[in-house]
Amino acid sequence: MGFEYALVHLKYTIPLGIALTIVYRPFLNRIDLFKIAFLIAIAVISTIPWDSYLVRRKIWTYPPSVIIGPTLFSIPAEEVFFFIIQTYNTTLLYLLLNKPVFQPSYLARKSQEESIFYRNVGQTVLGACVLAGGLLVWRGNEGTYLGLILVWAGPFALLLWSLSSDFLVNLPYTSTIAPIAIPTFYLWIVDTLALRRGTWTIESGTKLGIHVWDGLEIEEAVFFLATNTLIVFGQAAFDHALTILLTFPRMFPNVPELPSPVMLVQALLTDPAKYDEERVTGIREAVSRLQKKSRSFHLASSTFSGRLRVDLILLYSFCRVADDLVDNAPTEAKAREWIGKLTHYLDLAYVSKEVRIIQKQPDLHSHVSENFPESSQSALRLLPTHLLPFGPLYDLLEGFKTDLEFHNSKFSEKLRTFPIANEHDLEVYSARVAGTVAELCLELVFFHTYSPITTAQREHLLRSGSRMGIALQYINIARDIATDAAVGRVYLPTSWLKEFRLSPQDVLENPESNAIEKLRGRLLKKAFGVYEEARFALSELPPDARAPMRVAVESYMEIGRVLQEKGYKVKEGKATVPKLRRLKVAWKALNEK
Ligand SMILES: CC(C)=CCC/C(C)=C/CC/C(C)=C/CC/C(C)=C/[C@@H]1[C@@H](COP(=O)(O)OP(=O)(O)O)[C@]1(C)CC/C=C(\C)CC/C=C(\C)CCC=C(C)C
Repeated sequence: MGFEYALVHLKYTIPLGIALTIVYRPFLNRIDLFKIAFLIAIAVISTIPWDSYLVRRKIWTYPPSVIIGPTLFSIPAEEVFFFIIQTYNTTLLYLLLNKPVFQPSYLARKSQEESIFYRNVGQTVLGACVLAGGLLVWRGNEGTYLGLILVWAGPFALLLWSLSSDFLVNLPYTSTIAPIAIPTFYLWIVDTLALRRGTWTIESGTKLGIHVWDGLEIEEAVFFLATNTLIVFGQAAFDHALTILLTFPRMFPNVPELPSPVMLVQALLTDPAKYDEERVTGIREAVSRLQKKSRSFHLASSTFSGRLRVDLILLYSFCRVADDLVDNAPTEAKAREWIGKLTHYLDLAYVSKEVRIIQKQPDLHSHVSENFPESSQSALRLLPTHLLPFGPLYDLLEGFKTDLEFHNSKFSEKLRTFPIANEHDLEVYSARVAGTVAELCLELVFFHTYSPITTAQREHLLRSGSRMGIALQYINIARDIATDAAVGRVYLPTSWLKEFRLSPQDVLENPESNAIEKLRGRLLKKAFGVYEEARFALSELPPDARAPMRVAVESYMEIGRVLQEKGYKVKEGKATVPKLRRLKVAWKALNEK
């Protein structure tokens, strides 16, 4: 009896597992636990017969002085634990690296030929490995161990590749190659140390005697590469199935929080020709819009999961497109035309099919195709209107109308009107453009959560959420004083300006004066006041959305904290909050109770 093998775990695998758990813990949800447990179960069940055979045939051996003693089918307990901890560590690394990746965008199919090409190449390579493995085992002697690795791992890899090659090829390397390569290299080093010390021994006669480097047998190198590949392929196939289930609500209307293996297999076997390609492309466009336009919400979106994440991104995309259409219109008349078209879009989206037919109205699809630029069509088509109340959407458009009240005419400076006359106007405007957005986000949370929620709780959350939206909008206005002034807009209340003997016109001419800095400070103070009043409601949100919502709110409020720092100057086009600080804020928000 000895503790040498156990010490390998204590030194190299368990600390790594603990470190990965600490880093991933704030993101860990029930579906992740399900995935980890599912994979560990498969890894243990599939490895035991094979490993047991290897030990009994004495292809590898353990001196009795290095193991504690208990065995399972002749496999030392430490070795069984190895299957578990390796699967756990590689899986957590995979999950961590995949957290920023929005998997529905990787469902898009390559062309049929390309897709078949990749699948065939993979199948040929893996098929050849299995055949070569079989041949080596059949010949016996030196090639036996390598052959046994190939005939055991090859068929599993072949099956997973055949089911998910499209997805595996589409995913970025950081999601596939990195979680295979990093643990493989690490385990090569651990293995080298263990073999040198004699913790385990590969017996001669059944190995090739080729070394990757001094102390690392080729068979061991292939073994760790193969097992990590299987773990990552297994995870990716699981995610592939889950992504299909979550991306296509029409095909899979009801997906339980923990889908059954049968449902997962059913998803994997769905013919890709049946995928709603328009939806996948639209989702891709929405993600790229979010990535380009909002650093804070892009970071926050990666902390959400499942269909809620998809729908929030689609909601963002709609809000951004609508706002941009109005904001970027060359004339006020054109902007009003966009608001008219958007209003008609909502009318059509919410009118019943029967009324639309009786009134001979066009369907939503044709209205969008005929009236909106190509680049914005998917955002309009994919807005999940069936999950959203119409009130806040119409109110949002009302808010956009306020923006049009800032006349841009160069000829009538004296006659120019500024719609934000006092604090009340500012609050109403912010409630319309941001309070509404918060309500819409919350409606999605209520729809997607698996936790029960009462009507009273909903109403309380909606009220607080709307206040929080207002706080965020104040931050937005405080940050953008100069940018807004450049396009003729002043959201600082005229009544506040008067206290400094200023008019909105003065802000347009000099948006960076000391007086404006003071008013910026005042607005930020107001924003934090509203935030303080609403933030307690965050801990009353359903558990699955609580931490991610906090990330969304805190990432945005951090802009306000940066602006409050002495001497900070807003620079156009530059992130207000540096990336590392943003990550720290998100991390803190995720860990808050
Ligand atoms: C995680 C995720 C993908 C969230 C999506 C949030 C979303 C749908 C945002 C829509 C943003 C948008 C384009 C709205 C149009 C009107 C507008 C311009 C509003 C301002 C947003 C700023 O967005 P922008 O893209 O300009 O961002 P940058 O400054 O460029 O980074 C607003 C400031 C409003 C944003 C308001 C919210 C997202 C509501 C937040 C409140 C909650 C989520 C509720 C919290 C719940 C409780 C109970 C307190």
